[in-house]
Amino acid sequence: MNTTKKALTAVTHLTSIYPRRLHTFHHHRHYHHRLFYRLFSAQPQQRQDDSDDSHPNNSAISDFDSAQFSIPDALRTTPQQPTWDVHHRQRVERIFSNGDLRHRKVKEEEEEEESRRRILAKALLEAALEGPDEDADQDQEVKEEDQKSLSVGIIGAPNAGKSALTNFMVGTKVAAVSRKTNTTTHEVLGVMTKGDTQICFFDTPGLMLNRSGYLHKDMKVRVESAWSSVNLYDVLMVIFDVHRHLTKPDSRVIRLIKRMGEEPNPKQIRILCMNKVDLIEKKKELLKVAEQFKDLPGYGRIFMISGLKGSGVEDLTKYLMEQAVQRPWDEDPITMSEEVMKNISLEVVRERLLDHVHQEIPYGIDHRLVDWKELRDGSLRIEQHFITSKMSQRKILVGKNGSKIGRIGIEANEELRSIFKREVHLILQVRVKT
Ligand SMILES: Nc1nc2c(ncn2[C@@H]2O[C@H](COP(=O)(O)OP(=O)(O)OP(=O)(O)O)[C@@H](O)[C@H]2O)c(=O)[nH]1
Repeated sequence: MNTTKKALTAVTHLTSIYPRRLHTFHHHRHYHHRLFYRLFSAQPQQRQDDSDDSHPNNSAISDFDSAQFSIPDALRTTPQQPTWDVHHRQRVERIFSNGDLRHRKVKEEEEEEESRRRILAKALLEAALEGPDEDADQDQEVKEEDQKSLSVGIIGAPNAGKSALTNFMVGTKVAAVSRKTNTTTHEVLGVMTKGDTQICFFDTPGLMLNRSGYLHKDMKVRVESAWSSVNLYDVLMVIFDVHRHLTKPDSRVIRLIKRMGEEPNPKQIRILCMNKVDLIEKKKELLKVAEQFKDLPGYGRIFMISGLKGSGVEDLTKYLMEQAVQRPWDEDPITMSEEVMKNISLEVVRERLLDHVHQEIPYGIDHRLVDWKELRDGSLRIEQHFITSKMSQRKILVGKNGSKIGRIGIEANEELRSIFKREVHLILQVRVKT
């Protein structure tokens, strides 16, 4: 059993001793699977989860049904500049252009897709030129015996910048928004595959020590198990907000740093990351902090980084890549394509929603994928619901005569069509929670 799988097993154990968590996962049977793909902001959910078909708002009438619209010519000929994260686009692009092309549409559509693809490719190219991209050889399949893997557990106080950093490394803005606050079990923050190496980043929330350096009593059992699973990662990255440390040091964070670095762990590489260095004006201050922790033998390296702005992250990534071990990847980019597609569909619709509803509302609503069907002709039927708590919110989302949701739907439908390279029938509904 490889390390990541061991970590996942530990997670199962954690969920069994802490059943409350299961309520937040609508499908515990698929927990591992789901857990593994928490790369995206919203998750596919099943209709039976909490849809209440007896409610008047849950009638079969949809607020947007792409079947009722023809895609405007303007959109067809001059597709919008893609806004969805470029790395995921590239990945999807790879999956769909190299992978299973069973569902390719008829010839004339292919031509249209080709021109769209060129536009998309151009946008991707432009984005790629903005920064170094070592993914160039990613299209080639890497044989299992050549694959290298690394599991990295990230540990730090809330707000230390775990997701911003992963986000930067994995190259997706989506990882950051996908996080729910106060999560208690380990979950995948992101997966980075470059060349022959795949790195999985795990969050390890709830692993703080109390002021005196001991485990919190009330959560002892849960926290102890969480601690023991920490040892299963190849690398443990301890991250802290160095700006906060210099302005308002937190004794628990200091305890954590010291405890993790007390002695070397022969089975695990540990590194210390001083994060948010961009907030420090006098760089000398950073050296003082590094000095404070330099005698901790448990840390293989100390990095000074800004997970948000990116400084030092290249070095850190390079270091991690070098630690990867000969082991097959845990994530197969091809087999996960449907799961990824589902998440993409949510992400694209959500992005359009945020474009069109410039208020706090989008953050308060529940967004779900309730149906996903691949039809015989190769097209996709995707139904998504927005569940709001107030009728007034529903009104805003739907807009006058359905204009807002219609706009969101048309644009999202077009974008999904372009990404998936097939016909998409998108249905959106705005429901009010009972
Ligand atoms: N200036 C600066 N801000 C950062 C940096 N990294 C993270 N932040 C900010 O710090 C806040 C917390 O960052 P997150 O990445 O969400 O922190 P986290 O550790 O994942 O937080 P939890 O989800 O609570 O565990 C956000 O407002 C980030 O924008 C950084 O390198 N520099």
